[in-house]
Amino acid sequence: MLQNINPVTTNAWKTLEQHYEVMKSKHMIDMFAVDPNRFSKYSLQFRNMLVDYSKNIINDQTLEALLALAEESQLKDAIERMFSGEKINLRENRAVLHVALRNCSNDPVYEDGEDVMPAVNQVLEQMKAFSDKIGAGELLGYTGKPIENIVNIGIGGSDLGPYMVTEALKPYQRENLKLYFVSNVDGTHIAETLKKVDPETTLFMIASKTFTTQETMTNAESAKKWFLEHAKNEAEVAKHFVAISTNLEAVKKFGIAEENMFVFWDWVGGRYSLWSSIGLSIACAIGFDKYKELLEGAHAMDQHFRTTHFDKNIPVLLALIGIWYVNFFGAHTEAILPYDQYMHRFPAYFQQGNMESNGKYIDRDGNQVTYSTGPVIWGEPGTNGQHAFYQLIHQGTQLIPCDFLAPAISQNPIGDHHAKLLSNFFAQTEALMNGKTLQDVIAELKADGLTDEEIQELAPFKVFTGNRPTNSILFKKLDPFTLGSLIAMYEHKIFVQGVIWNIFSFDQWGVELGKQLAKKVLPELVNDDEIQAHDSSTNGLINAYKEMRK
Ligand SMILES: O=P(O)(O)OC[C@H]1O[C@H](O)[C@H](O)[C@@H](O)[C@@H]1O
Repeated sequence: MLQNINPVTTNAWKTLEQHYEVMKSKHMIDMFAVDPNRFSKYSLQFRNMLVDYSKNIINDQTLEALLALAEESQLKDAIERMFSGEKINLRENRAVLHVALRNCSNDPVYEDGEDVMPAVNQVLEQMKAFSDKIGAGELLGYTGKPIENIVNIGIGGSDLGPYMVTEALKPYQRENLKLYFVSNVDGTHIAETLKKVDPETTLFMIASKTFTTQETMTNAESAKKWFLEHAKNEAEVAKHFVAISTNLEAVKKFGIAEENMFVFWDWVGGRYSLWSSIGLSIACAIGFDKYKELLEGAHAMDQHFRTTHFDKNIPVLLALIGIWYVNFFGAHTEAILPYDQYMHRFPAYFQQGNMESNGKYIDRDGNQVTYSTGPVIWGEPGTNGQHAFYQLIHQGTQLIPCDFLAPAISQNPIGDHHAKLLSNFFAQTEALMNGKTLQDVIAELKADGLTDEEIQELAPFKVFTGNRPTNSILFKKLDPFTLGSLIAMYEHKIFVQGVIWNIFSFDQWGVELGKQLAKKVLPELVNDDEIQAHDSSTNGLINAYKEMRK
């Protein structure tokens, strides 16, 4: 069992509280000035990836105390428990083994005494055969034409992962295939998608761990109805629908045959499921070999995470630095800012990954925590974000630690686009750290020919305090291997933080509530009767809706 250690009772926490009193008035500029080795000391290389964490309000003592916190929290032990298949998702009585899905070394991984690897490999074989067939144009629809469109119907982890990855790896996508993702129960999503595809050449992947999720099942039924309006023969469903799920019974009930089902297991959390057969759309899109490279990249990060001493362990350090800001500087949010248009869904993916995992106020003992846990995660690709919300990061009243990510080599080397993109990346992280002093502002305004009076008036608005922390993650190219490593890096960061915050990162009771409530309200909307069962606001809204829809 994971040790339940309340972080605030540790010695390291107390040290960090005292240390914060010293560090809160320190500026990074001064720390760089006194330590010329700061970059080499506080950056790490992993394969083709450089992680620079030197632009943080940290010094050797900070890291020492944070590393002590990891030790006191028994992090090493927790990591081993996850990798060895212990049921660390205690409240659902499940192991947490997404690492086994990308265990390219193929060493045995035991869950309830049974090696899961043969089953994992069998499904990978099934995925390979299927994606090879699609790639070769040999998977045929009901009129004998090859499948050219895939519509993945899923939501949450059964959508965000494959959608994010297929967008990020678009340059590797097979040309004979188009991909669509439908998630929202808003009929617009499926309707707009169906306008673009031809029933004769379209394959629907119904991706749902439980195969009971309202949105997915509603969209799946609508897709089937649309398909049958064209094919007019139930028997043809087999050629155009596959299911990805852990729930065989529900899949059969929907009308998908067992041979068209790709299984996975309850020890794969929804938000960690892109590594399972939920990744089928990825394998079909980029081909199985490239999909394997994605798994290999994640596996390489898994090994780094499991075996590297914490002071050189990238996910551990990123997690500890995050905790430093959340729990001692009082940061409420963290931004993920990829300078790569292909990664446009990466922040949204980790919004789920992080917030569904660590958005918890009950600790592992069942008590309310007295400290902050998971921050709000958000972000957009650079440079778009610069023209939208960076103002607040630079001059707002909140401290927002940011991760900047960028490839050194663009997939689309057009003119000087990439140099311009990266110059913004470097300039922003530098500016966030350095800020702009009153002296510099005055000198600049003087040079622009402003009068002393004008300068006095304008100067305060142009001053930036700086000292705003960033991590810079630079990698050679956004290839499948690198993307796999990046995703695993953030997954493990979440794991480390959950362990230290003493919360359960792998359940999501908060989401379950929404699912139950929606089911309760739906029957109240079937007729025009006035509703009185709720509070006056909810009654008022439901009744107003019933009036408006007339
Ligand atoms: O894959 P499904 O069973 O359809 O679940 C889809 C999603 O449902 C909920 O929102 C869960 O909180 C998510 O973690 C999950 O990914």
